[in-house]
Amino acid sequence: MPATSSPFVDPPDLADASSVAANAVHEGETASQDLLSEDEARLAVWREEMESRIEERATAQARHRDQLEDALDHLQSLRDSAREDTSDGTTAPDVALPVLGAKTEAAAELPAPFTSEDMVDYQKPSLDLLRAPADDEHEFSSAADLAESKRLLQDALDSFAIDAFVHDAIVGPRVTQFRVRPGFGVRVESIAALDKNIALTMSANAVRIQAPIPGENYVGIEIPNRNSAPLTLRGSLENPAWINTTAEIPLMLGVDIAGRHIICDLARAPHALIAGATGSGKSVCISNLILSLIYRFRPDELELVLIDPKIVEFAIYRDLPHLIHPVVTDPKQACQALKWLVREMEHRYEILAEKNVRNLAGYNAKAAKEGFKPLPFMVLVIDELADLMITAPAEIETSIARIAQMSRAVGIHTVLATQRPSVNVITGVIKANYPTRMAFQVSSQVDSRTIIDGKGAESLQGRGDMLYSPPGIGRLQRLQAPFVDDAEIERIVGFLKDQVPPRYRVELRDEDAPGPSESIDGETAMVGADPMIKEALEVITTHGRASTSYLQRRLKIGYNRAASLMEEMEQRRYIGPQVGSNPREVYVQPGDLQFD
Ligand SMILES: Nc1ncnc2c1ncn2[C@@H]1O[C@H](COP(=O)(O)OP(=O)(O)OP(=O)(O)O)[C@@H](O)[C@H]1O
Repeated sequence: MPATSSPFVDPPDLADASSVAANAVHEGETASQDLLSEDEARLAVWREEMESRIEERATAQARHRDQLEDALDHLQSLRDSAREDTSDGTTAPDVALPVLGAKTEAAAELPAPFTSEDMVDYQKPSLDLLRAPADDEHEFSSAADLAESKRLLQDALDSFAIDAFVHDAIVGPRVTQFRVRPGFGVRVESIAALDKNIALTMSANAVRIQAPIPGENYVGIEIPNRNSAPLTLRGSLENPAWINTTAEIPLMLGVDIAGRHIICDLARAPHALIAGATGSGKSVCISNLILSLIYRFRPDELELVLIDPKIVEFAIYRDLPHLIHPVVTDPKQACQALKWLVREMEHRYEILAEKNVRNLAGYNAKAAKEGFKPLPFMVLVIDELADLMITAPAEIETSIARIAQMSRAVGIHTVLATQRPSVNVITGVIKANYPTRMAFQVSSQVDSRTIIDGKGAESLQGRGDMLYSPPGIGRLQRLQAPFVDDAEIERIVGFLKDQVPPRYRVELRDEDAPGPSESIDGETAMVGADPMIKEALEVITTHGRASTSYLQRRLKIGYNRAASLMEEMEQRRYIGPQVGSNPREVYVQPGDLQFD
């Protein structure tokens, strides 16, 4: 009888099947166990990384606490010695506390800061000392020019088969913004990509495209005006926006595309970074800022420290009564001046604490009520940070970062300018502490990104055309800075100098001078470093990623070595600090470092 296939499975086959099933279950379990152990291993690595980060943070905190305690001890000893002097019947300073940083014997020789009594006859400069604006200062473009530009722009869009309509135009001091409405289904990126072609059609040297204009359903195409005359500072200072401003420390920045005067409140800002290529208008902008301050504040209300390694930029201000030290031109002295400022800041914290107030405004309000001497606020301006960073990068960076992190409450503000916006000058630490940025024309998109974290500054027109990034808003404003010439500045400084000469009360200390110069480029930067740092840098610059586990994998090294390489690269400012769970920023790019 032929064997017929039975629908039932024989008992031995059943056994096989169950063993196959059991094997499958077993394999499944093994696979999931493998996955589990992989996960556990990964978790262990993360945990280890986390613990080391916590440890790093604790060490940093301990270091900062030590520094603070040292400063407080130092203060206490100064106060004790001042008290001893007084009880001996020797010199008792007029001011409540000696200026920190001045040696006790030398303090007697240093002049006391201005008081309101010294200022009884002081007159603030008159606006007549500035050049008067022309009647047509705010007529930026003729109707005929505007119609012609609009037609050319529409033709350009049509010739690239972009369905978009030039809706209207806002004429600003240097550029006109054409608002373009894209047709249905047109991608804004296709319009943004046309910047060079539009520049060619419009015979413009550069065109900036905002696609879209934030908060609007238009694309903004900014085209330079054919003719433009400089704006006067006097025109801006006579504007109601300036006269009625409620800003505590107002600075006149310029006029935006819509013709509004834009004022930055340094009390809120509280530190500003200015960058742009040579000749783009940084120094003129700084002059506008300094003049804004001296038009508002008397020397007993505002103290200035000016650092100018280029030597010629601030020479014109040398007799200004608001200066508390002659203009600093030597980079080594600049380092000493910055350290003095750090001590002054700590000193101010002390005197604020004595009066139980939290900031300068509170202190001065109490001073007015209780009749003690108010404190002036202080502004430090550095024109050409790059020259200082070449001399003593670590010391300059540390002082600047320290001041920027802590000085707002005590009324100390800083303005830094550079024509070299590279990562070695505007380091991650400096950038993180300077949220207010002003970008003038730069030569490349990379430079633009270093300053304002995006492109745009490479398309500016120069001569005071700038992008302003106010703190916390994250939206750039295109402004034209007013122009002020040397003759105007000389007239103002001369007028003030004839009333009161400056009182230099800053004493620089020899021990604050920087050590032997260090370089942050190339081979010298690697002295004493882990020999693998070059490979590590190559890996992070090529891939734009920096994490301990990534280095471990790419370089096939252990966790500890990878973690210490990361630490080293952070200290040398090649990568940013770890902030939460975000990836670290990589500040160097391929080609930034030259190795033999
Ligand atoms: N706001 C402005 N309006 C009109 N022209 C300006 C303005 N700002 C600057 N300029 C013109 O540009 C020239 C250079 O400006 P400025 O000296 O401020 O440049 P800079 O960026 O400081 O250059 P550097 O870094 O070389 O010192 C000025 O002499 C002036 O002719």
